[in-house]
Amino acid sequence: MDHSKRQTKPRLLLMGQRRSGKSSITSVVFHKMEPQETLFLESTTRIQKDTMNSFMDFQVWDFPGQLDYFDPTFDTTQIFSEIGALIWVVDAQDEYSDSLARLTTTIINLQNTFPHINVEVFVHKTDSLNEDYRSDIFQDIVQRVGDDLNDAGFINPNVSYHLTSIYDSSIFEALSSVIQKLIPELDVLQNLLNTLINNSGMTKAYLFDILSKIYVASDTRPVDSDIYEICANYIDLTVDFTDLYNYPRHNPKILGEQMEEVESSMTFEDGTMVYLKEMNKHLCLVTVIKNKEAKDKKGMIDYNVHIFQEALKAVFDRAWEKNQIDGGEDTRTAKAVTSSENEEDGIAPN
Ligand SMILES: Nc1nc2c(ncn2[C@@H]2O[C@H](COP(=O)(O)OP(=O)(O)OP(=O)(O)O)[C@@H](O)[C@H]2O)c(=O)[nH]1
Repeated sequence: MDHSKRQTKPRLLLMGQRRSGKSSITSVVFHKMEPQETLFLESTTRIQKDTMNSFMDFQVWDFPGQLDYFDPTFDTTQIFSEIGALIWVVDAQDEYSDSLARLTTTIINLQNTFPHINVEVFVHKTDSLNEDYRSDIFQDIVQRVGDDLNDAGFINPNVSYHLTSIYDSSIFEALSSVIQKLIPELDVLQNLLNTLINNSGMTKAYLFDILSKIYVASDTRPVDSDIYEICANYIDLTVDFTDLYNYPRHNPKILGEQMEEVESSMTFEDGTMVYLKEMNKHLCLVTVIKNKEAKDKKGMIDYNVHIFQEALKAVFDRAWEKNQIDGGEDTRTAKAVTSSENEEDGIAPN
């Protein structure tokens, strides 16, 4: 096993009870499966590993629901040592006491050896629950896990909670917030986006990973799900259209090399403009401008976005150079999900 490569790829572990929706999440977000098709997914029997080679390389490991991670035959150090986040999926439509009991046991076991692990609880399958019931369940889960951890002596453990469903944008938004915690340059990106929107009259701006539609950063104004959905749909529309005309998306970007970027904008009847521009092979900026004058000021918007793009390039070039100096390698390619492995390396029984 190549440890040097592993160190450059933080790992997202998806855990939870059987049929809670783990494989559906990876299939919909990273493999572009339609949510309805997940009804036919078979139960996972072995750890399913995906490598995402994009603006940042990371791995997603989908664990079979029935697996006991703390069984002495598993090398837990190998599983948890390079982890970026542990995502615990709870089926909100099912009885979840056992799931919460396993979750708290897992957190307690991990606190002793890996106290800095981010634990992200996805209160999942919330699509068919009405709003009141959904928020009751959410509160109940937060309360019960919090109480159990407090009883075990853990005050303020590193646990965050998200309401999710594969049938709407909530799963993309939740994964975006999980991934953002792994991006060292996040503050810089947010500051750049804040400057951009303030100088261009934009309502909200997102920097998206093109193929997964996870956003790696946005300005710091509150997230608005409607605007997020417009932006995410606009990426789909643009990618479909450019793919139709054979836009070459397969060449890895080489440091310093210029490329042709896709740029597109659309203005609705009420004057709202959606504006998209690719920043590099992996990332694109999508912004919504709720201002009737936007279409008359497109030149200024283009110019400001160009300046933003230059600044972004400088940020990523610096990170890329640092990676080279630190001995890492640039494995970025244009494809979001390049491999789906089933091997059991690193977690095989001792
Ligand atoms: N309503 C609803 N159903 C979902 C959602 N996510 C997954 N499902 C359904 O839940 C069922 C189980 O999903 P899987 O992804 O196979 O669950 P898993 O956790 O990977 O299961 P194991 O492989 O057995 O551990 C499937 O029928 C999915 O269609 C969701 O957000 N909403």
